[in-house]
Amino acid sequence: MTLDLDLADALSRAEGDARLAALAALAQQARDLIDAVALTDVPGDEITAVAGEIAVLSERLRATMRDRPRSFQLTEDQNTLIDPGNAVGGVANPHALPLVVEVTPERTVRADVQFRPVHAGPPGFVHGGVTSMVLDQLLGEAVAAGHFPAMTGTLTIRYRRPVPYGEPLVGTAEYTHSEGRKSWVEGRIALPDGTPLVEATGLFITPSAWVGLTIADVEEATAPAAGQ
Ligand SMILES: CCCCC/C=C\C/C=C\C/C=C\C/C=C\CCCC(=O)SCCNC(=O)CCNC(=O)[C@H](O)C(C)(C)COP(=O)(O)OP(=O)(O)OC[C@H]1O[C@@H](n2cnc3c(N)ncnc32)[C@H](O)[C@@H]1OP(=O)(O)O
Repeated sequence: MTLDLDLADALSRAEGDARLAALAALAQQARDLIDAVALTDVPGDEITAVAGEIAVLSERLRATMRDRPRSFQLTEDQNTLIDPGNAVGGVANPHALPLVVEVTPERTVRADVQFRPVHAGPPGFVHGGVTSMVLDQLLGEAVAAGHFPAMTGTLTIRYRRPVPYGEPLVGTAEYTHSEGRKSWVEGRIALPDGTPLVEATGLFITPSAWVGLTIADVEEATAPAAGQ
């Protein structure tokens, strides 16, 4: 099985666990900052002073930059494929919630989800684009867990009830079936008692170059050669 060149490149530049932990801590500080910016009510001169300090910190981080965002990489023990730069789930991406997605023994996926005021849409509730973004990710992971990795072709969302922020919710998704390179998946964001708030169905398409590619193939292709 040949690997997509971008993926092979990203894996070859994988970061060690300690550096990844530092990046995750930085990303969490950035999320805390975003939340504070969204809700702050400090006086105007304090806002201006803080903006100046943030500009200095951004400049320090820009001292050495990548030419593209982080992508898939294997953990140092080579056992787990993670996506630290993912916009929805990536621990090293401050844009991500983040989302810790577990694969169940039945090859479905599950994640605890808690939205924040920064995700606001209609007054007091979460933006529908944000919940659909989370469902796109969960459905994508469910396809990968139950079948082959695939890209979203069509995503259909049914908003059943407004979604609160600041409350523990549960996201789940499961692969249902495939026809050739097309795979169907379903998912939902629900209250802890199972009451669905947002439901999604997706038709995901495995690009020809990815057919048959699984996480095991990625691990095999990136494992050190014997004797190394
Ligand atoms: C680099 C390797 C990576 C491998 C990684 C390994 C492991 C990864 C592990 C885990 C991954 C975990 C999670 C994934 C993470 C997140 C999920 C994020 C999901 C996204 O956020 S992803 C971004 C949004 N997504 C796009 O950016 C897609 C842009 N688009 C395209 O890249 C192409 O458009 C594509 C590939 C979709 C199809 O291209 P194509 O050339 O393969 O398709 P083709 O024309 O051959 O059609 C074949 C049959 O599909 C039907 N068909 C085609 N398109 C359709 C559509 N849109 N809706 C319904 N049906 C459609 C045709 O009607 C025909 O049907 P029929 O056979 O019946 O005639």
